[in-house]
Amino acid sequence: MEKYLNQLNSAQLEPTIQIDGPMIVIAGAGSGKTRVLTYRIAYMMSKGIDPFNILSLTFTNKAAREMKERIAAIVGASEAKNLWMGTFHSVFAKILRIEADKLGYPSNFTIYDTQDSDRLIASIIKEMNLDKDVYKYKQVRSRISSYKNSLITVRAYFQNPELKEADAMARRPKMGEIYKAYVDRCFKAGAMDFDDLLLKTNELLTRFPDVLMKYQNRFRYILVDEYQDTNHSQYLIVRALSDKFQNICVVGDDAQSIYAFRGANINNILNFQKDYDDVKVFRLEQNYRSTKNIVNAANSIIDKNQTKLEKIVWTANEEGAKIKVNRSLTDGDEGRYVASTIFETKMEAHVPNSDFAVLYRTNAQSRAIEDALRKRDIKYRIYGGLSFYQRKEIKDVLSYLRLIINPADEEALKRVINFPPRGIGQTTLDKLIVTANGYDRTIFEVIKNLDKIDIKINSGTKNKLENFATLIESYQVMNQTADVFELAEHVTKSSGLIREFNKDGTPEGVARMENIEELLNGMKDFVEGQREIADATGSLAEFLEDVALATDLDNDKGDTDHVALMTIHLAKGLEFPYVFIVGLEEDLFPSAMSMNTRSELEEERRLFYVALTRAEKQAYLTYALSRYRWGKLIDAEPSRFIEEIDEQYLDIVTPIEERRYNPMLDANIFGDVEPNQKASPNRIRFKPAKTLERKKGAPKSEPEKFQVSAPKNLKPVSKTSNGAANLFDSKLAVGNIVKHIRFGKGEVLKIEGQGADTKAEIRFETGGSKKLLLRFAKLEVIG
Ligand SMILES: Nc1ncnc2c1ncn2[C@@H]1O[C@H](COP(=O)(O)OP(=O)(O)OP(=O)(O)O)[C@@H](O)[C@H]1O
Ligand SMILES: [Mg+2]
Repeated sequence: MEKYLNQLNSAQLEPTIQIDGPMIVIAGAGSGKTRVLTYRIAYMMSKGIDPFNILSLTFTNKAAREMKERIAAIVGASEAKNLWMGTFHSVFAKILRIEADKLGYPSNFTIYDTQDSDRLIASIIKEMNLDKDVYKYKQVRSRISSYKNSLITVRAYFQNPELKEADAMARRPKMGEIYKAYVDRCFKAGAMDFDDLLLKTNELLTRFPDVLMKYQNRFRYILVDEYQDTNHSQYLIVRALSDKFQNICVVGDDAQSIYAFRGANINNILNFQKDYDDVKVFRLEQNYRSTKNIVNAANSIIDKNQTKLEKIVWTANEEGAKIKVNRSLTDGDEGRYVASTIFETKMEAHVPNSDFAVLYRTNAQSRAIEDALRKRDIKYRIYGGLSFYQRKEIKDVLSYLRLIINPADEEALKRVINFPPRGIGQTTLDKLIVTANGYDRTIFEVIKNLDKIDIKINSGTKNKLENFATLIESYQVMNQTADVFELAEHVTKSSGLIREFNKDGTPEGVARMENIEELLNGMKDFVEGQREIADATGSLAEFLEDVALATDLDNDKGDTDHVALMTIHLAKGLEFPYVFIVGLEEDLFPSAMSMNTRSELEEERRLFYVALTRAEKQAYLTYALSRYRWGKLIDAEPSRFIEEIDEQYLDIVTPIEERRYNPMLDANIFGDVEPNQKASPNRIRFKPAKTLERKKGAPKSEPEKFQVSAPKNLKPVSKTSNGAANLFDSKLAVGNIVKHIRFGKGEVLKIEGQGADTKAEIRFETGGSKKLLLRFAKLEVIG
C-alpha cells in the first residue's frame, strides 16, 4: 500500500480508497474530511487516473492551493498542475470564458464585484426615479442575488405573479423592473456578477447538451469540500456534471452549515442519499485537531440544536486546558484582555503570532481589538472587510486595466472617465448613459460615435471624450506586447493617476502610493508565477480574473508572522492553536437579527460551533458589559451560548452573570479581585437553569436562571486599583465634574434611578451628553 496512506486512520482510509460511485463523508469538525479529500486525489492519481479528469471544489482558493501543494508533495508537482481545483466561482468562470460566445458574452467578460453591482443598482434606482430609502441598493442586491441563486431569471420572475406580489408586499413593487434593468445593463457591459458565474453555468449546461456532455466526460471524478454550504445553483451544477459517471464524492458537516443567509441549503447534504443511487456513506468520528475539553464543549453546544444528523466526535488528544471565559467592562477592556493574554502566552509558551486567531461575529468588532494589539506592538492582520483590491486607488488602476480588456465595462468606465479630473462632468456622463441606453449601445461606443448620433455635447467636451477613448485604445495596443506589470506601470503614469495621488502629500496620499506600489509588485510576482502553471500565460485577462475572484484570505502570502483577525464565517475550515471568540453577548452573538425563529437561532449556534472547533489547544470566550454600537455605548449581557456549554469545561475567570446588582460581583467588576482564581475554592460559580433555550417573547432578564453564590472572603470595596471611585457607593451629585476613561471630562446633569439602576446623565466636553449606568461606568470625581 502507498506509504502516505499510513497517515490516515482506518475510518479515513475507507473513503480515501473508494474511488467509484457516489459517496458522502459526514463528520464533525476536525475529523479529517479535508484530509480525506486531499489524500483521495493523490491516491486516484497514483492509480493512474488522469488529473485532467478530476475536478475538486473547495470553499476558498486558499484551501485549493494548500490542497494542491499537499498533493504535489505526494505525487509530484508536474502531475498536480493539471488538476482542476478551486472555488465554484473560479472554476466556472474559466469554463464560462471558454464557452462565453454560446451565451452571447465576450470571452473577456468582466466580473463585477459587489461594489460594482452596488453602484450599478444604485444608479438604476436613481435613473428610475425610485425612492432610495425604500429601494435600498444593498437590499435590492441581495434580493437579486437570491433570485439568481434560486435560478429565477428575469423571464421566470415575470411569469410568476407570486414573486411580484411578494415584492409588492415588501413595499418594493418595482423590484422586477430593477432586476431586468440590472441584468440588461450587465449583459450590455459584458459583465457577470458573482451569482451569474453560477447561474450562467447552469444555463450553459441545460441549454447546450453537447457542452454538458463535454464537461461530463472531462470531469469524470468530482469532489466537493464543505458541501453543507452549497446553494441551489451550485447543487444543480454538481448534479448535472456528475450525472453521467456518478463519481461524486462530497464531504461536509451539517453542524457547520453557516451560509443560509447567502442561500446555502442545508438540505443538499441531508438529501444527498436520495439524489444518487447506491450512495456509500462514511462517517469519521475521531477529531485530531482539538483537546478533549474543546471537543466535548463543542459537542455540548451543538447538542442543543434540534435539526441535526446525529454524530459522534471524540478525540484521543490530551485533556487540555479548560475554556477560559472572561468578562470585561467595555469593548476596549475586552481588546486589552485579548492583547495582554496573547502577549503573556507568547512569552510563556514561546509561540509565534500566527498561533493566535481572534474571531468575531461582525467586522465592526475588530477596531477595539486592533487598538489594543497595536498598543502592545503585536502584529496582526485583518481578513475580510474591504479587500486590498477594493481600495479606492487600487480599483482606479484596475478600472483602467478592465477597460483595456473590455471597453464595454460600464462601471470601470464611470469610475475613471473623469479620474484623474479631465473636465468631463457628471452632466456629460448622465447624457452618455441616457444615450447609450436609448441606442442600446455601450458608453464607449457612444463616445466613439459622437458625430454620428444625436447627443448635445459641446465641442470642447467632445474633444476630451475622444482623447479619453484614444488613451484607452493606446493601452489596448500596448497590451498586445507588454506584460501585466509593464502595462500597469505605464497606465498609472500616463493616465495621471500617480501624479494625482502624489499631489496632496498627505499621509493618506502616501499610503495610496504605497498600495499602488504593492499592486505593481503583486503583478510582477504574478507574471513570474504564471510561468509555473500549465496553460497560464500571465496575461492581463488572467490577472484580472484572479483579482476579481480573490478573497481576502487568498492574498495571504504567509510572509509575516501575525495574529489573524476575522469573522467566524471566514474561519471555516481553518485551525489555530489559540482562539479567542470575542463579543459573546446577547444581540451581538447570537445576532439580534437572527433570533426570530428557531432555525435562525440554530444557525447562530452552528456558527458558534464552527468558531469553537477552530481551536487546537486553548479557546477563550470573552464578553463585555457595555459596548459601542451604532455610535452609542450600550449595556450588554452575556451570550446564551456561554451558558449553554457544560460548565465542567469552563474556567470562568470572572463571574459570568449578574443581572441583578450584587455588591460582591461589583467589587470584581471594578477590578479589585485578582482575576486569576483558578485554584481558589471560592470561585464564583453559576449553575445553568433547566431550560437553556430562551423562549420567544420571554423577557431577557430571568434572574432566577442562575444561582449566583459569591465567595465569602470577598469584600466589596469602593476604590478601584486605579483610584477611581466606585460611584454606586459614593454620593454623586448634580453639578459634579467627573472623568470617564473614554469620554474624558464631563458635568453631571441629572441622576435618576436607584440602587443598581442608578444612572447619571453627563455632558462631556468631547461633545454630547450620555446616560451611563453608574455601576458600569468608570467615573472619577474630579470636581
Ligand atoms: N489521521 C490523522 N493523523 C494525524 N492528523 C490528522 C489525521 N487526520 C486529520 N489530521 C489533522 O487534523 C486536523 C483536522 O483535519 P481536517 O482539517 O482535514 O478536518 P476537517 O474534518 O476538514 O475539519 P473542518 O470540519 O473544520 O473542515 C488537521 O490538522 C489534519 O492535518
Ligand atoms: Mg475541512
